[in-house]
This record gives sequence, C-alpha cells and structure tokens, in this order.
Amino acid sequence: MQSVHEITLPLKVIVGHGVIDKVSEIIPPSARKVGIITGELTYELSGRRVEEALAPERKVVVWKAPNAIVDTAKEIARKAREERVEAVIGVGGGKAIDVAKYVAKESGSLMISIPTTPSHDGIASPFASLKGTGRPTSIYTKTPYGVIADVEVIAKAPRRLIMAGFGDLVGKLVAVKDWALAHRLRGEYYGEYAAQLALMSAKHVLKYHELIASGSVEGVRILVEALVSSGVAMCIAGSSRPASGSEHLFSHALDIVAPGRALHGEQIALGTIMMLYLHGDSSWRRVRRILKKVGLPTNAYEIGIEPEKIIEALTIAHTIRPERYTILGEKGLTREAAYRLAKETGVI
Ligand SMILES: NC(=O)C1=CN([C@@H]2O[C@H](COP(=O)(O)OP(=O)(O)OC[C@H]3O[C@@H](n4cnc5c(N)ncnc54)[C@H](OP(=O)(O)O)[C@@H]3O)[C@@H](O)[C@H]2O)C=CC1
Ligand SMILES: O=C(CO)COP(=O)(O)O
Ligand SMILES: [Zn+2]
Repeated sequence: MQSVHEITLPLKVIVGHGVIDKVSEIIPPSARKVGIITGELTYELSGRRVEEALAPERKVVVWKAPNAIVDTAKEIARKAREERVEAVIGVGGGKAIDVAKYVAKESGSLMISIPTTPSHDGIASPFASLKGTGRPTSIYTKTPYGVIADVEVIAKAPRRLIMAGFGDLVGKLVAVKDWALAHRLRGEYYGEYAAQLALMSAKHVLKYHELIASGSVEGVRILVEALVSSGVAMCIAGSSRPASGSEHLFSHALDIVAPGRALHGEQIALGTIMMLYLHGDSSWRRVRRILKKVGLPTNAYEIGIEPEKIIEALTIAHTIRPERYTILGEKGLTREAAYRLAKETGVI
C-alpha cells in the first residue's frame, strides 16, 4: 500500500508549431509579475520571444542560470521572492527548466515549462536534478502548471540532445520491470496506470524510431509528446519510480565515477541494454539494434567512457538509492558479475 498522495498534473500542455506566443494566454491574468529563467543561448533562441510576448502587460524579470547547481537556484529563488514574482517560466534545456521548477517551489509561484530541447522527461514532471544537493538523484519540486513545446524550435536542437530524449524514454522498459519486481518482492506500492503510461512512452518512440531519428518536426513532436506522457506518469505515481529504475541508477553512478562525459539519455540507453539482459528480457538485442541504428551509443567506446568505469558504475549502482529496489538487488553486482554482464551485452 502507498500512503495517500496528491496528484498534481500540468493543467495546460501546448505542443505545436510557433506556439511560444501562447505563453501570455496560459498564464492566469492575475499573475502580473513573471520571472524567466533561461540560458545565454536559449534566451536568444526563445527566451527573448517569451519576454516580448509578455511585456508590456506584465512586469518581466529575466535571470540567466549558468548551471543547475542548487546554490544558483537558491540565489535566483531569493531574487524571485524579493521581486514577488507570481509565475516562473523555465525557457531552455533541462538546466533552465530544473532551476525554474526549484525557484517556483521556493517562491510559491506558478511554473511554466518551455523546453528548447527534448533531451529528457523532466519537461512536464515535478522532479528536478540539481547538483550540490548531496544526492545524485532528482528532488521533488513543483509540477509545471503549463508546458509549451514549440516543435519548430525543438527540432533545431542539436541532434545529440534530441536522441538523448529517446534514450531516456527507452529506459522506461527497465524502470517499469524494476517497479513490478519491487512490488512482488517487497510489497511496494505499484501503480499499474502510471507504469503502463511510462511503458507506452518507451514503446511509442521505439515504434517511430526512424521518424524521430530523421530529425523531422513530425518525429520531434512524437518524441515530445512521449516525454510529456512519461512526466505525467511520474506526476501520477508521485515519484520518479515509473521512469527511473536500475538503468537510471547505473547512469547516476556514471555521473559519480565519470562525470560530464555523456548525456543523461545516452547513459540510460547503455544501462537499458544491460538491465534488460539482467531481467532475462530477450528484447535487449532488438533494443540495442534500434539504439545503434538511431545513433545512440551502445558500448563503452561509443559513449567515450573507459570499460573500467562502466564496471565500477555497475558495482556501485545499487548504493545510489538503497530504498528503491531493482534487479540489482540489495547487494548489487560483484566485479565479476558486472564484467560478465557488460561483456555479454557487448558494452565492453
Ligand atoms: N528533471 C529531470 O528529470 C532531469 C533533469 N536532467 C538535467 O537536465 C540537464 C541536462 O539537460 P540538457 O537539456 O541536456 O542540457 P542543458 O540545459 O545544459 O543544455 C545543453 C546546451 O544546449 C543548449 N541548447 C538548449 N536548447 C538548444 C537548442 N534548441 N538549440 C541549440 N542549443 C540548445 C543550451 O544552451 P544554454 O547555454 O542557453 O542553456 C546548453 O548550452 C542536466 O542539468 C541534468 O541533470 C537530466 C535528466 C532528468
Ligand atoms: O531522470 C529521471 C527520469 O527520467 C529522474 O530520475 P531520478 O529520480 O532517478 O533522478
Ligand atoms: Zn531520466
């Protein structure tokens, strides 16, 4: 049984061509002071347009977040409280959106998510990955009140960022298996609806992998919708459980032993191959084939991380979040088991 939890879903989600200007329509008229959190490049790409769409009816303050470190987010939150902003808009990649979620929570403001990349499923979820919190996993912040995904802008994001979003979604094949396993072995609450929703986002992008890999606006739209759907699954579950299992633990472990080497979704893709194999799921070969075909890394060489670091990450992955039971079990993998796993799946 799970203790009672409230489900907060995004109220308005707009996905389409040139939809950024709709921002003024989705912010309630009562919110007169708005803070935009963006990056240097993403301000030029979309942030300025958001600012222009809101002014002069509203007072707008722009903050550029150079990183997603919790101290940066705290400092912007302090300014947001000082300015008494009523809505906070994150315009950019995961960094800007995560900082905006944190600032919205700390300042008691509405949060609007305007992604410029489809690099992960935090677009519509209440979870934010901030560095310096003392934990490598995401923290619960605030569900975006609105999401505006302009596919024209997002389709122009670097291909690597687009395919990282694909990798993050494929990971749900494992996350949902791990969740069901924890339910069977430990009696953990398992939400079938949230699980199926997350799973569907993975199956959907696998089905349309060619279209997504083509970089077409149509493919990017499919990817964005699936990312939103996975975010909604997390909102319903009240945790990142449907979207994050042993494949994410492996990625978080890589962030510790080989930081800054690969994108989140690339690491998840690699972890998915290995964790599917551990689950005894024969689809790991098909998944690996598709990941290779769309240009995601499927081995240590392609991801640019030494085999030794891959092994190390595999052996510490179970320690990252001990309360979240996965196929890695309570004791994790020995070096020998990790080596064997990586070797059998062609990762090293
Ligand atoms: N909340 C969650 O569930 C999750 C959050 N994350 C977090 O997300 C962050 C990674 O997000 P990601 O989006 O990959 O990276 P960033 O937000 O760091 O963006 C990467 C770079 O791409 C630029 N950029 C963004 N959009 C475009 C575009 N359309 N065209 C060209 N360049 C663009 C950014 O510019 P600029 O300099 O303007 O920012 C930045 O330089 C990390 O902090 C990670 O921890 C990862 C996984 C899950
Ligand atoms: O990346 C996420 C979901 O895709 C969030 O997962 P974590 O809660 O493991 O940080
Ligand atoms: Zn993820």
